[in-house]
Amino acid sequence: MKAVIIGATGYGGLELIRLLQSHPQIDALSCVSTSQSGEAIAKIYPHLTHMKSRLEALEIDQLVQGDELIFFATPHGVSSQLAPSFIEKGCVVIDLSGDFRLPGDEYRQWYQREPAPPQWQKKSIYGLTEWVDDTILDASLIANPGCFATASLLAILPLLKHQLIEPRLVIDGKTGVSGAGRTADATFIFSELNENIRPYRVVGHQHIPEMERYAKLFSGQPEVLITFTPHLVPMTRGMIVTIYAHVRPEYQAFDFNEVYQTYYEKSPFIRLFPNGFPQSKHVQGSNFCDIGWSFDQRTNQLIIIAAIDNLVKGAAGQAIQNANLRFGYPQESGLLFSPLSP
Ligand SMILES: NC(=O)C1=CN([C@@H]2O[C@H](COP(=O)(O)OP(=O)(O)OC[C@H]3O[C@@H](n4cnc5c(N)ncnc54)[C@H](OP(=O)(O)O)[C@@H]3O)[C@@H](O)[C@H]2O)C=CC1
Ligand SMILES: CC(=O)N[C@@H](CCC(=O)OP(=O)(O)O)C(=O)O
Repeated sequence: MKAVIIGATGYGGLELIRLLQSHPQIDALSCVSTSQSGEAIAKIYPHLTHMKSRLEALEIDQLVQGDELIFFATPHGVSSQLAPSFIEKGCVVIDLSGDFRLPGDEYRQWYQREPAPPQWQKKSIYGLTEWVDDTILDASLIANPGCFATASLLAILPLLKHQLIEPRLVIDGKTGVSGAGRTADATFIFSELNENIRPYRVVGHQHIPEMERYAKLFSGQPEVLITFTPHLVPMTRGMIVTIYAHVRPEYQAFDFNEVYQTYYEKSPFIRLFPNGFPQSKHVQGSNFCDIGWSFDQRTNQLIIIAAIDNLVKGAAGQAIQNANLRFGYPQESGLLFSPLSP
Protein backbone atom coordinates (compact mmCIF):
# COMPACT_ATOMS: atom_id res chain seq x y z
CA MET A 1 0.00 0.00 0.00
CA LYS A 2 1.11 3.56 -0.67
CA ALA A 3 1.25 6.02 2.23
CA VAL A 4 1.32 9.80 1.92
CA ILE A 5 2.60 12.02 4.73
CA ILE A 6 1.36 15.61 4.66
CA GLY A 7 3.54 17.72 6.96
CA ALA A 8 6.53 15.43 6.38
CA THR A 9 9.07 18.06 7.40
CA GLY A 10 7.69 18.42 10.92
CA TYR A 11 8.52 16.22 13.90
CA GLY A 12 5.40 14.06 13.67
CA GLY A 13 5.95 13.61 9.91
CA LEU A 14 9.60 12.82 10.44
CA GLU A 15 8.69 10.09 12.92
CA LEU A 16 6.17 8.69 10.43
CA ILE A 17 8.96 8.51 7.82
CA ARG A 18 11.22 6.66 10.27
CA LEU A 19 8.57 4.09 11.16
CA LEU A 20 6.95 3.62 7.75
CA GLN A 21 10.29 2.90 6.05
CA SER A 22 10.35 -0.54 7.64
CA HIS A 23 6.61 -1.22 7.68
CA PRO A 24 6.03 -4.54 5.90
CA GLN A 25 2.72 -3.50 4.30
CA ILE A 26 3.86 -0.08 3.04
CA ASP A 27 5.64 -0.34 -0.30
CA ALA A 28 5.56 3.31 -1.43
CA LEU A 29 5.84 6.56 0.47
CA SER A 30 5.18 10.16 -0.62
CA CYS A 31 6.46 12.88 1.67
CA VAL A 32 4.65 16.18 1.14
CA SER A 33 5.85 19.66 1.99
CA THR A 34 4.11 22.92 1.22
CA SER A 35 7.21 25.03 1.84
CA GLN A 36 10.02 22.87 0.43
CA SER A 37 8.55 20.70 -2.31
CA GLY A 38 11.13 19.48 -4.83
CA GLU A 39 13.89 19.52 -2.22
CA ALA A 40 15.79 16.31 -1.48
CA ILE A 41 14.69 14.93 1.88
CA ALA A 42 18.33 14.25 2.71
CA LYS A 43 19.16 17.93 2.26
CA ILE A 44 16.75 18.96 4.99
CA TYR A 45 17.40 15.96 7.20
CA PRO A 46 20.97 14.66 6.72
CA HIS A 47 20.27 11.70 9.00
CA LEU A 48 18.01 10.52 6.14
CA THR A 49 20.80 10.64 3.56
CA HIS A 50 20.05 7.02 2.60
CA MET A 51 16.65 8.19 1.27
CA LYS A 52 16.92 9.24 -2.33
CA SER A 53 13.45 10.74 -2.66
CA ARG A 54 12.33 14.35 -2.80
CA LEU A 55 9.57 16.21 -1.02
CA GLU A 56 6.42 16.39 -3.10
CA ALA A 57 3.94 19.20 -3.63
CA LEU A 58 0.47 19.11 -2.13
CA GLU A 59 -1.26 18.29 -5.41
CA ILE A 60 -3.94 15.77 -4.73
CA ASP A 61 -4.36 14.45 -8.29
CA GLN A 62 -0.66 13.72 -8.58
CA LEU A 63 -0.38 12.21 -5.11
CA VAL A 64 -3.26 9.75 -5.06
CA GLN A 65 -5.36 7.43 -7.20
CA GLY A 66 -7.94 6.72 -4.50
CA ASP A 67 -6.78 3.78 -2.38
CA GLU A 68 -3.92 5.37 -0.46
CA LEU A 69 -3.35 5.86 3.24
CA ILE A 70 -2.96 9.55 4.11
CA PHE A 71 -1.38 10.84 7.30
CA PHE A 72 -1.94 14.48 8.22
CA ALA A 73 0.91 15.61 10.49
CA THR A 74 -0.04 19.26 10.13
CA PRO A 75 -0.93 22.07 12.54
CA HIS A 76 -4.49 22.31 13.81
CA GLY A 77 -6.79 23.84 11.19
CA VAL A 78 -5.21 22.20 8.11
CA SER A 79 -6.78 18.73 7.90
CA SER A 80 -10.28 20.11 8.51
CA GLN A 81 -9.84 21.92 5.18
CA LEU A 82 -7.94 19.29 3.19
CA ALA A 83 -8.91 15.84 4.46
CA PRO A 84 -12.40 15.78 2.85
CA SER A 85 -10.95 15.95 -0.69
CA PHE A 86 -8.74 12.92 -0.04
CA ILE A 87 -11.62 10.96 1.50
CA GLU A 88 -13.92 11.83 -1.41
CA LYS A 89 -11.30 10.33 -3.71
CA GLY A 90 -11.46 7.06 -1.76
CA CYS A 91 -8.43 7.42 0.52
CA VAL A 92 -8.29 6.63 4.24
CA VAL A 93 -7.12 9.58 6.36
CA ILE A 94 -5.43 9.41 9.74
CA ASP A 95 -5.17 12.85 11.30
CA LEU A 96 -2.55 13.55 13.96
CA SER A 97 -3.95 17.01 14.70
CA GLY A 98 -6.89 17.90 16.93
CA ASP A 99 -9.25 18.84 14.06
CA PHE A 100 -11.55 15.83 14.27
CA ARG A 101 -11.36 14.89 17.95
CA LEU A 102 -14.07 17.17 19.36
CA PRO A 103 -17.54 18.38 18.39
CA GLY A 104 -17.53 21.81 16.72
CA ASP A 105 -18.57 23.93 19.71
CA GLU A 106 -15.94 22.40 22.00
CA TYR A 107 -13.26 22.65 19.29
CA ARG A 108 -14.06 26.33 18.80
CA GLN A 109 -13.84 26.98 22.54
CA TRP A 110 -10.57 25.10 23.26
CA TYR A 111 -8.65 25.62 19.99
CA GLN A 112 -9.97 29.11 19.22
CA ARG A 113 -10.43 28.11 15.59
CA GLU A 114 -13.28 27.34 13.26
CA PRO A 115 -14.11 23.62 13.43
CA ALA A 116 -14.37 21.12 10.59
CA PRO A 117 -17.75 20.97 8.84
CA PRO A 118 -20.08 18.90 11.08
CA GLN A 119 -20.73 16.19 8.48
CA TRP A 120 -16.99 15.48 8.36
CA GLN A 121 -16.57 15.71 12.10
CA LYS A 122 -19.32 13.08 12.47
CA LYS A 123 -17.51 10.79 10.03
CA SER A 124 -14.41 10.57 12.21
CA ILE A 125 -13.70 7.92 14.78
CA TYR A 126 -11.41 8.55 17.76
CA GLY A 127 -8.45 6.22 17.38
CA LEU A 128 -7.41 5.37 20.92
CA THR A 129 -6.03 2.09 19.65
CA GLU A 130 -6.50 -0.11 22.73
CA TRP A 131 -10.13 0.98 23.08
CA VAL A 132 -11.47 1.22 19.52
CA ASP A 133 -14.04 -1.33 18.39
CA ASP A 134 -14.73 -2.91 15.00
CA THR A 135 -16.15 0.33 13.58
CA ILE A 136 -12.54 1.19 12.76
CA LEU A 137 -12.63 -1.43 9.99
CA ASP A 138 -14.95 0.83 7.96
CA ALA A 139 -13.52 4.19 8.98
CA SER A 140 -12.39 6.62 6.31
CA LEU A 141 -11.28 9.24 8.85
CA ILE A 142 -9.47 8.45 12.09
CA ALA A 143 -8.67 11.15 14.64
CA ASN A 144 -5.41 10.17 16.28
CA PRO A 145 -5.52 11.11 19.98
CA GLY A 146 -3.34 13.83 21.53
CA CYS A 147 -0.25 12.65 23.39
CA PHE A 148 -1.26 13.60 26.96
CA ALA A 149 -4.76 12.28 26.28
CA THR A 150 -3.30 8.95 25.10
CA ALA A 151 -1.18 8.35 28.21
CA SER A 152 -3.91 9.56 30.60
CA LEU A 153 -6.83 7.66 29.05
CA LEU A 154 -4.90 4.40 28.78
CA ALA A 155 -4.07 4.72 32.48
CA ILE A 156 -7.52 5.63 33.84
CA LEU A 157 -10.03 3.85 31.60
CA PRO A 158 -9.89 0.37 33.19
CA LEU A 159 -10.40 1.93 36.64
CA LEU A 160 -13.24 4.20 35.53
CA LYS A 161 -14.95 1.44 33.61
CA HIS A 162 -15.02 -0.73 36.75
CA GLN A 163 -16.07 2.27 38.86
CA LEU A 164 -13.11 1.67 41.19
CA ILE A 165 -12.27 5.37 41.41
CA GLU A 166 -14.18 8.61 41.77
CA PRO A 167 -14.65 10.28 38.38
CA ARG A 168 -12.80 13.45 39.49
CA LEU A 169 -9.12 13.22 38.68
CA VAL A 170 -6.04 15.36 39.02
CA ILE A 171 -3.40 14.81 36.34
CA ASP A 172 0.08 16.30 36.32
CA GLY A 173 1.83 16.05 32.94
CA LYS A 174 5.45 16.51 31.93
CA THR A 175 6.58 16.58 28.32
CA GLY A 176 9.73 16.93 26.28
CA VAL A 177 10.04 19.86 23.91
CA SER A 178 9.50 17.94 20.65
CA GLY A 179 5.82 17.92 21.69
CA ALA A 180 5.63 21.49 20.48
CA GLY A 181 6.79 20.56 16.98
CA ARG A 182 9.67 22.01 14.97
CA THR A 183 8.79 25.52 15.95
CA ALA A 184 10.99 28.57 15.69
CA ASP A 185 9.86 30.29 18.86
CA ALA A 186 11.90 31.95 21.59
CA THR A 187 10.01 29.89 24.17
CA PHE A 188 11.83 26.82 22.91
CA ILE A 189 15.41 28.04 22.62
CA PHE A 190 18.02 26.20 24.69
CA SER A 191 18.71 29.04 27.11
CA GLU A 192 15.02 29.33 27.98
CA LEU A 193 14.42 25.59 28.34
CA ASN A 194 17.59 24.34 29.90
CA GLU A 195 17.50 23.85 33.69
CA ASN A 196 13.91 24.92 33.71
CA ILE A 197 10.50 23.33 34.26
CA ARG A 198 7.72 25.42 32.83
CA PRO A 199 4.01 24.94 33.53
CA TYR A 200 1.93 26.00 30.54
CA ARG A 201 -1.70 26.40 29.46
CA VAL A 202 -2.76 25.88 33.10
CA VAL A 203 -6.56 25.34 33.22
CA GLY A 204 -6.76 25.79 29.45
CA HIS A 205 -4.98 22.86 27.79
CA GLN A 206 -6.81 21.48 24.73
CA HIS A 207 -6.48 17.88 25.94
CA ILE A 208 -8.80 18.50 28.93
CA PRO A 209 -12.06 18.28 26.93
CA GLU A 210 -10.60 15.42 24.88
CA MET A 211 -9.78 13.40 28.01
CA GLU A 212 -13.16 14.10 29.62
CA ARG A 213 -15.14 13.32 26.48
CA TYR A 214 -13.47 9.97 25.76
CA ALA A 215 -13.17 8.97 29.42
CA LYS A 216 -16.98 9.20 29.52
CA LEU A 217 -17.51 7.55 26.16
CA PHE A 218 -15.27 4.53 26.72
CA SER A 219 -16.03 4.00 30.43
CA GLY A 220 -19.77 4.65 30.30
CA GLN A 221 -19.54 7.03 33.29
CA PRO A 222 -22.00 9.94 32.91
CA GLU A 223 -19.58 12.58 34.20
CA VAL A 224 -15.78 12.70 34.44
CA LEU A 225 -13.99 15.86 35.61
CA ILE A 226 -10.30 16.29 35.01
CA THR A 227 -7.89 18.87 36.37
CA PHE A 228 -4.81 18.73 34.16
CA THR A 229 -1.59 20.74 34.32
CA PRO A 230 1.18 20.19 31.75
CA HIS A 231 4.84 21.10 32.29
CA LEU A 232 7.59 21.49 29.72
CA VAL A 233 10.80 19.81 30.87
CA PRO A 234 14.28 20.06 29.33
CA MET A 235 14.37 16.85 27.34
CA THR A 236 13.80 16.16 23.65
CA ARG A 237 11.17 13.45 23.70
CA GLY A 238 9.05 11.54 26.14
CA MET A 239 6.29 12.30 28.58
CA ILE A 240 4.94 11.23 31.95
CA VAL A 241 1.51 11.72 33.46
CA THR A 242 1.00 11.34 37.21
CA ILE A 243 -2.64 10.79 38.09
CA TYR A 244 -4.22 11.19 41.52
CA ALA A 245 -7.46 9.20 41.90
CA HIS A 246 -9.67 8.71 44.95
CA VAL A 247 -10.52 5.03 45.35
CA ARG A 248 -14.17 4.34 46.15
CA PRO A 249 -14.40 3.11 49.80
CA GLU A 250 -15.59 -0.40 48.93
CA TYR A 251 -12.56 -1.03 46.67
CA GLN A 252 -9.67 -0.07 48.94
CA ALA A 253 -8.43 -3.66 49.19
CA PHE A 254 -8.98 -4.32 45.50
CA ASP A 255 -6.35 -5.98 43.32
CA PHE A 256 -5.87 -3.23 40.73
CA ASN A 257 -3.47 -5.42 38.82
CA GLU A 258 -6.33 -7.80 38.03
CA VAL A 259 -8.40 -5.12 36.32
CA TYR A 260 -5.47 -3.77 34.31
CA GLN A 261 -4.49 -7.31 33.28
CA THR A 262 -8.04 -8.04 32.15
CA TYR A 263 -8.19 -5.00 29.88
CA TYR A 264 -4.72 -5.13 28.49
CA GLU A 265 -3.84 -8.83 28.25
CA LYS A 266 -4.16 -8.69 24.45
CA SER A 267 -2.48 -5.28 24.09
CA PRO A 268 1.10 -5.73 22.95
CA PHE A 269 2.04 -2.11 23.61
CA ILE A 270 0.82 -1.81 27.20
CA ARG A 271 3.34 -2.82 29.86
CA LEU A 272 2.09 -2.95 33.45
CA PHE A 273 4.08 -2.17 36.60
CA PRO A 274 2.05 -2.95 39.76
CA ASN A 275 3.72 -0.96 42.56
CA GLY A 276 6.29 0.23 40.04
CA PHE A 277 7.16 3.53 38.47
CA PRO A 278 7.46 3.98 34.71
CA GLN A 279 10.10 6.36 33.41
CA SER A 280 10.12 8.29 30.14
CA LYS A 281 13.51 6.83 29.18
CA HIS A 282 12.17 3.28 29.35
CA VAL A 283 9.80 3.89 26.41
CA GLN A 284 11.97 6.23 24.36
CA GLY A 285 11.70 5.67 20.62
CA SER A 286 9.07 2.94 21.10
CA ASN A 287 5.32 2.51 20.83
CA PHE A 288 4.98 1.24 24.40
CA CYS A 289 2.86 2.82 27.08
CA ASP A 290 4.13 1.85 30.54
CA ILE A 291 1.58 2.09 33.35
CA GLY A 292 2.41 1.74 37.05
CA TRP A 293 0.47 2.47 40.22
CA SER A 294 0.66 2.52 43.97
CA PHE A 295 -2.12 2.79 46.56
CA ASP A 296 -1.66 5.34 49.35
CA GLN A 297 -3.72 3.90 52.21
CA ARG A 298 -3.20 7.00 54.34
CA THR A 299 -4.93 9.33 51.86
CA ASN A 300 -6.99 6.68 50.06
CA GLN A 301 -5.54 7.74 46.74
CA LEU A 302 -4.30 5.61 43.90
CA ILE A 303 -1.29 7.22 42.23
CA ILE A 304 -1.06 6.06 38.62
CA ILE A 305 1.91 6.91 36.43
CA ALA A 306 2.02 6.42 32.67
CA ALA A 307 4.94 7.04 30.33
CA ILE A 308 4.97 7.24 26.52
CA ASP A 309 7.18 8.67 23.81
CA ASN A 310 5.12 11.65 22.64
CA LEU A 311 6.27 11.21 19.04
CA VAL A 312 5.60 7.46 18.87
CA LYS A 313 2.69 6.20 21.00
CA GLY A 314 1.64 9.87 21.36
CA ALA A 315 1.64 10.55 17.59
CA ALA A 316 3.21 8.60 14.68
CA GLY A 317 3.31 5.15 16.31
CA GLN A 318 -0.32 5.22 17.37
CA ALA A 319 -1.26 6.59 13.92
CA ILE A 320 0.39 3.55 12.30
CA GLN A 321 -1.23 1.23 14.85
CA ASN A 322 -4.56 2.78 13.79
CA ALA A 323 -3.71 2.10 10.15
CA ASN A 324 -2.88 -1.52 11.04
CA LEU A 325 -6.22 -1.92 12.80
CA ARG A 326 -8.10 -0.22 9.96
CA PHE A 327 -6.66 -2.50 7.27
CA GLY A 328 -6.70 -5.70 9.33
CA TYR A 329 -2.90 -5.97 9.54
CA PRO A 330 -1.42 -7.29 12.80
CA GLN A 331 -1.52 -4.26 15.10
CA GLU A 332 2.20 -4.66 15.87
CA SER A 333 3.10 -4.44 12.16
CA GLY A 334 6.16 -2.20 11.78
CA LEU A 335 5.98 -1.16 15.43
CA LEU A 336 7.31 -3.89 17.68
CA PHE A 337 10.86 -2.92 18.59
CA SER A 338 12.62 -2.18 21.85
CA PRO A 339 13.02 1.33 23.23
CA LEU A 340 16.38 3.06 22.86
CA SER A 341 18.72 2.53 25.76
CA PRO A 342 20.88 4.01 27.13
N1 LIG B 1 4.90 16.71 18.29
C1 LIG B 1 4.16 15.88 19.02
O1 LIG B 1 4.65 15.26 19.98
C2 LIG B 1 2.71 15.67 18.70
C3 LIG B 1 2.06 16.37 17.71
N2 LIG B 1 0.74 16.16 17.46
C4 LIG B 1 0.04 16.90 16.43
O2 LIG B 1 0.57 16.51 15.16
C5 LIG B 1 0.53 17.62 14.25
C6 LIG B 1 1.96 17.84 13.72
O3 LIG B 1 2.78 18.16 14.82
P1 LIG B 1 4.35 18.40 14.66
O4 LIG B 1 4.91 17.47 13.66
O5 LIG B 1 4.88 18.38 16.02
O6 LIG B 1 4.37 19.89 14.07
P2 LIG B 1 5.52 20.61 13.24
O7 LIG B 1 5.29 22.06 13.43
O8 LIG B 1 6.84 20.03 13.61
O9 LIG B 1 5.21 20.22 11.72
C7 LIG B 1 4.04 20.55 11.06
C8 LIG B 1 4.28 20.45 9.57
O10 LIG B 1 3.05 20.78 8.89
C9 LIG B 1 3.36 21.39 7.63
N3 LIG B 1 2.38 22.45 7.36
C10 LIG B 1 2.25 23.66 7.98
N4 LIG B 1 1.22 24.35 7.47
C11 LIG B 1 0.67 23.58 6.50
C12 LIG B 1 -0.43 23.74 5.62
N5 LIG B 1 -1.18 24.83 5.63
N6 LIG B 1 -0.69 22.73 4.75
C13 LIG B 1 0.05 21.60 4.73
N7 LIG B 1 1.10 21.39 5.55
C14 LIG B 1 1.41 22.36 6.43
C15 LIG B 1 4.76 21.97 7.77
O11 LIG B 1 5.54 21.47 6.72
P3 LIG B 1 5.74 22.22 5.34
O12 LIG B 1 5.87 23.69 5.64
O13 LIG B 1 6.99 21.63 4.83
O14 LIG B 1 4.55 21.90 4.52
C16 LIG B 1 5.31 21.43 9.07
O15 LIG B 1 6.54 20.80 8.90
C17 LIG B 1 0.01 18.81 15.05
O16 LIG B 1 -1.35 18.98 14.82
C18 LIG B 1 0.24 18.41 16.50
O17 LIG B 1 -0.65 19.01 17.36
C19 LIG B 1 0.03 15.21 18.14
C20 LIG B 1 0.63 14.48 19.11
C21 LIG B 1 2.01 14.67 19.52
C1 LIG C 1 5.21 20.87 24.52
C2 LIG C 1 3.91 21.02 23.81
O1 LIG C 1 3.51 22.11 23.44
N1 LIG C 1 3.22 19.90 23.60
C3 LIG C 1 1.97 19.89 22.91
C4 LIG C 1 1.56 18.47 22.64
C5 LIG C 1 0.71 18.43 21.41
C6 LIG C 1 -0.13 17.22 21.21
O2 LIG C 1 -0.18 16.20 21.81
O3 LIG C 1 -0.91 17.24 20.26
P1 LIG C 1 -2.21 18.02 19.85
O4 LIG C 1 -1.88 19.47 19.92
O5 LIG C 1 -2.40 17.47 18.52
O6 LIG C 1 -3.31 17.69 20.75
C7 LIG C 1 0.88 20.57 23.72
O7 LIG C 1 0.89 20.46 24.94
O8 LIG C 1 -0.03 21.14 23.11
